[in-house]
Amino acid sequence: MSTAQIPFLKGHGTENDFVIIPDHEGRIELSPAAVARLCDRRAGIGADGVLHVVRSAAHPEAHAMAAEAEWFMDYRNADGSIAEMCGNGLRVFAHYLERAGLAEPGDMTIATRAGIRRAHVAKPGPDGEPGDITTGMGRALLPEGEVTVTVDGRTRPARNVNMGNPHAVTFVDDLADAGDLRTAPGVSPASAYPDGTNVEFVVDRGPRHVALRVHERGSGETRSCGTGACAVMVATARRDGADPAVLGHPVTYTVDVPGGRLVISESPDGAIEMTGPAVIIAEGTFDASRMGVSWTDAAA
Ligand SMILES: N[C@@H](CCC[C@H](N)C(=O)O)C(=O)O
Repeated sequence: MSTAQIPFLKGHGTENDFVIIPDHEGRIELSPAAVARLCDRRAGIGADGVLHVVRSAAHPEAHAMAAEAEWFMDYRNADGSIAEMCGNGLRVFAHYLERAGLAEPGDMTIATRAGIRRAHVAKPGPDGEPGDITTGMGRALLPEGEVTVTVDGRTRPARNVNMGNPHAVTFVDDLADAGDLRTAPGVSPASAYPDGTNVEFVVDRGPRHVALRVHERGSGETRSCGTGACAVMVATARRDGADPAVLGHPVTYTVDVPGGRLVISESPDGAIEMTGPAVIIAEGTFDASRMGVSWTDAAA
């Protein structure tokens, strides 16, 4: 890159917002401090995380997936930490690839740290608004063992659900029971989550319809968490005796998040699909040195 200006876009999925940094050949160095600065809502652009768009072949964590997925979603949390997966980010990433002409409209594959994920981008509506995006979210793992979540001195049982990244899902009577979520809820035992966890608080809204609040590992309370919504769907279906593997047919839940609505289905073979919106709201450039971002050579 010949100037100190780096192109970026800003987007969100159900108001879980991201700075998108196209860096096709992987020349940009995103240190944790630089990511935290970019995500800072006062001194930076402001976001829950960064979607670093790199050709799989050009990234050491993704080159083994290059034959199956041309693009790697190198996702970072707002505090600069690295996470395995981001469900809302995946939809925004797919929308970006299609909008930028980097993927054919319709179906595409994307490499993530949790493996290859599929996305289907629906055609725009008559109003020109982007169509909803359906993503294959893989299968949930349900590690054995009791876990609990504590907020405001009250401890509740929780379900440990892994969607490529870790989640603790707990049911409450009222979403206000989650407290102010300015700090991470207590989760026990710590050994169940050696790398920390996302925590979801869930209330019932109706038949196969729930709502959540979430405290994300590395980002704090956000307006939505896609992997969290999938974890909630699975935990709720098990609680409701609606395990698709037992019923022999897919089970679908609507999951309301503070920033919108997601629809999540699980098939009898355990495959989970999530459908929701993705929007890109702005694009521009940022000053690399002010954000602490460096690069090795001419960038994409
Ligand atoms: N908001 C994301 C999840 C992002 C990663 C998470 N904070 C973690 O550290 O695991 C989503 O939509 O899934």
